[in-house]
Amino acid sequence: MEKEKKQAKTKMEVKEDVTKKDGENQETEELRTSKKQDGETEEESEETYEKKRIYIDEEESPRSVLEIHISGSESDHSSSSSSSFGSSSLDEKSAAIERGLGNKDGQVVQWKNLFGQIKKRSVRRFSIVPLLWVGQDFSKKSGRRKLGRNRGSEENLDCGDMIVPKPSWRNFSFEELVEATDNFSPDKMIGKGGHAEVYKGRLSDGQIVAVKKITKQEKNDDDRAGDFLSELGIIAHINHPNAAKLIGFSADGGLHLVLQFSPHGSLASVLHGSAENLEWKIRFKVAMGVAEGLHYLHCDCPRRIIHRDITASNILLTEGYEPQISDFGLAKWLPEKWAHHVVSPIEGTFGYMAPEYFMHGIVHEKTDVFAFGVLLLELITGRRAVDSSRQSLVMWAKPLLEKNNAKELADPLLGDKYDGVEMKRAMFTASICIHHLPSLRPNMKRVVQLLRGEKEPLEMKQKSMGGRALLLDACDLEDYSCTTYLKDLNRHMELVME
Ligand SMILES: Nc1ncnc2c1ncn2[C@@H]1O[C@H](COP(=O)(O)OP(=O)(O)OP(=O)(O)O)[C@@H](O)[C@H]1O
Repeated sequence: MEKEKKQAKTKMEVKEDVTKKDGENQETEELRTSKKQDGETEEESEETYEKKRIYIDEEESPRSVLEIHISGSESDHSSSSSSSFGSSSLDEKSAAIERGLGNKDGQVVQWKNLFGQIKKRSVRRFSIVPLLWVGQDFSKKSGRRKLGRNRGSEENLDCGDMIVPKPSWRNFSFEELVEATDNFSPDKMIGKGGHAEVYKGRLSDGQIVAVKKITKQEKNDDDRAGDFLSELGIIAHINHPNAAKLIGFSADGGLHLVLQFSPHGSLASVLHGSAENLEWKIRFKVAMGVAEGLHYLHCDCPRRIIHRDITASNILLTEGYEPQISDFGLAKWLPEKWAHHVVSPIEGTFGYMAPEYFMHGIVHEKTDVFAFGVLLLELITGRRAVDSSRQSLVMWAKPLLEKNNAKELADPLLGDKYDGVEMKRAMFTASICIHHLPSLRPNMKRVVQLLRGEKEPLEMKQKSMGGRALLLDACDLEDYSCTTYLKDLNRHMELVME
């Protein structure tokens, strides 16, 4: 049985207490989107920007920061506030989810029904699965309607004028889940996070599943229901081999998600919690799979998503060690456009959070890219994102990455049993993913290319030949120096650990 204690979550609430002590008000940040719209600082001139992105051959994302739009009208069309934004109401969350699922009236009505039932707590059992059309894009912008995204939609439902595919996920009764998990027996518990307990279960047809029981106590019913809907809406929307698969849900007798069971549990448990030495081939496969899954979330799924909590505990491993990104509890829909925004609270897992996020609450694809860089470092080194002496893996690894020192970086358990070329690719990719400036981090498309060895930049070739970085060390170029970054990181660490 796998039970793991997840790394401490850092939240704005923690910071709030301290900031009050310090007399500073960091509760909310009003931030202006930059000219470049991708987390780039305003001071950066075009010229400097071009100079610095020598090896980052990528298209910048057209959209950047997740926020609550405060100027009114636009948010009606494009915002995607969700559960963790403290100021959004349950209705706003529901509306955001509806937007994510599609814009057709019928779907919205059905979604509202589910939402209303959960909200009122009057539900006994949903007899009709309300998540029709999930996974289809009715985006006004693209004018396209992507059909057939529903997993396993073999039959159609006749809804008056429209024939819609029947989704494959089910609405379970509480009794079914009780039976599947031996009444949520402690023996069946396979994982526990900050918000949920996860049980291994066997359905009446013999299928083995993971039942995620939402346990978050600190929030009120509305918030909990909002969070549940948000996670359900997102996980139902996605369809990729490297993302967790939804089998069903239950809002009867508590909130539950029923997910495909991952026999090897989480990457964290395999990498850090067992005697098993994960061979390099699998580590690299996991890195590739997570990169592809994240690329899908950021770019390819019908409505784009930021995960916000990429950690080794949130990567599950299938029978064949195929990684699956899981835990969409903090995930957000990517909005279409923004002008101003407020981001709070800041939630995530310490050790994986990008500096612009933990310092200013700025969330965009590049915050996931930073976390992916930390995950790569974990795979390379076998170390935790934050070790028992509270040392950050990023800070430990940076000098070794700079020296291109694979021998010292590589997990001692690997010995010399790794592919040198793949190791160098992974090291180079990690080094740019953890760059303190988001604009200098690659996007996930580029990350996939780099790991595959496609379109290798000159700097990587130089590094592969044993040389140090010749082109640039952005730490020397930026006002926001490594020292400042270290100070910020230490300050953040103090706040969280106090
Ligand atoms: N489908 C699954 N198959 C096997 N194990 C799972 C599955 N889903 C979750 N787990 C285990 O349960 C743990 C907790 O799950 P999860 O991360 O979804 O909970 P959470 O409370 O939402 O976490 P967080 O604290 O990050 O919010 C995972 O780290 C993993 O070990």
